[in-house]
Amino acid sequence: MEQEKLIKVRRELHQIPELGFKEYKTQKYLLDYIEKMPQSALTVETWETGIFVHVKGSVGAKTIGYRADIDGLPLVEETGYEFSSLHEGRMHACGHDLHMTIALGALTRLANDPAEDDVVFLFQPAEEGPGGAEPMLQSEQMEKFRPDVIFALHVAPDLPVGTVSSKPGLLFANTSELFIDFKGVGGHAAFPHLTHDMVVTASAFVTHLQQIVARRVDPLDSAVITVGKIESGTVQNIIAQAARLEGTIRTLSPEAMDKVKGEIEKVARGYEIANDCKVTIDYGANYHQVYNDGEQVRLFENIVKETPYQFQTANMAMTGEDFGYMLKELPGFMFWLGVDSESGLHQPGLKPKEEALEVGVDLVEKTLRGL
Ligand SMILES: CC(=O)N[C@@H](CCC[C@H](N)C(=O)O)C(=O)O
Repeated sequence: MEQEKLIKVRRELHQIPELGFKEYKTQKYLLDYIEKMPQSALTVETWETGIFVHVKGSVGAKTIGYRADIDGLPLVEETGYEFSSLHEGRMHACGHDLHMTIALGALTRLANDPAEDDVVFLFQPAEEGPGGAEPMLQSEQMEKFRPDVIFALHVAPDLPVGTVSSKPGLLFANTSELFIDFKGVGGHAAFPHLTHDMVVTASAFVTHLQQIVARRVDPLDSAVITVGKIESGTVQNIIAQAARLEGTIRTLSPEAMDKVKGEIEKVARGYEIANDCKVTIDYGANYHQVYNDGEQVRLFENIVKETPYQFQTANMAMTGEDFGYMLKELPGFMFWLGVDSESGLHQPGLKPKEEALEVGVDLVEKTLRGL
């Protein structure tokens, strides 16, 4: 019965994906749902488009925090689901619909039967960008409900349902968004020598970025530079006077991030000279690496061992998560929850198995009661 309810909630949330700090319908959905739970142990406060829910424990010796991110992505869904996104060009393609549903499921159980410790649920906006964790951490509500320990999960399409994974130490990368604007001289398609073509310049720059990864980063270290969007030009026979690249940088240390950024800036200065153009770089949102507390991961592994589910040691991944900011200030950890989907994260066909919802609720509840 609980599984049916969880599936219904997940599907309803799946239909209303919203971008960072615009999660108005999502926030309302969550608040309406929380309002129907037994209220005696709950204190609910909103922050921007997010929500804090404090659950008073029977003893209250400490406070355990659990964070669920709530935003969607700008992507056209291709799952063929009957319950596909109702918001054009928006999709829950990173599983935050499941993250929220699992949080609501665990919260329902605790509202009905509080833990010994106090618990705080953080429904956090804008994980995909521009980052809700850092400002949420600085909020007055966080000061009021501040947890002693905090954890979060992320769906893992490559793991079977019933398997979770994590590791002590570094789990996810340092990230920085990357926006590069090129401004040159456009003109007639037939007279390239009288212009400084920003399509050609920006295209060469994309390739050069990969040269930085391959030739400027220590091969025993790792970095990723991905350009996910290119914008330029107006029509096929006008040489473009402007171009814009939008991407992201991933590294395994803050130092490597500084190094990569320094190299990008050097290349940009060279391109300005060689291509008679102006290159402007903006790093947008930067996320601190996700660094798990070893002791908390060990406690979690022991909790999983008491269940029918499997724990695996995770590998590091170049994904980013602004939850890293929370782990910078508070002991805690993040873990992957197996959802077994052929399509991966940020793909338009992502179809997580809904049986994973109950696994998530069980493990979050047990961890909130067991840390
Ligand atoms: C789990 C996940 O997929 N997170 C995102 C975080 C994006 C941060 C930022 N917008 C950036 O692109 O650098 C990810 O893409 O890893």
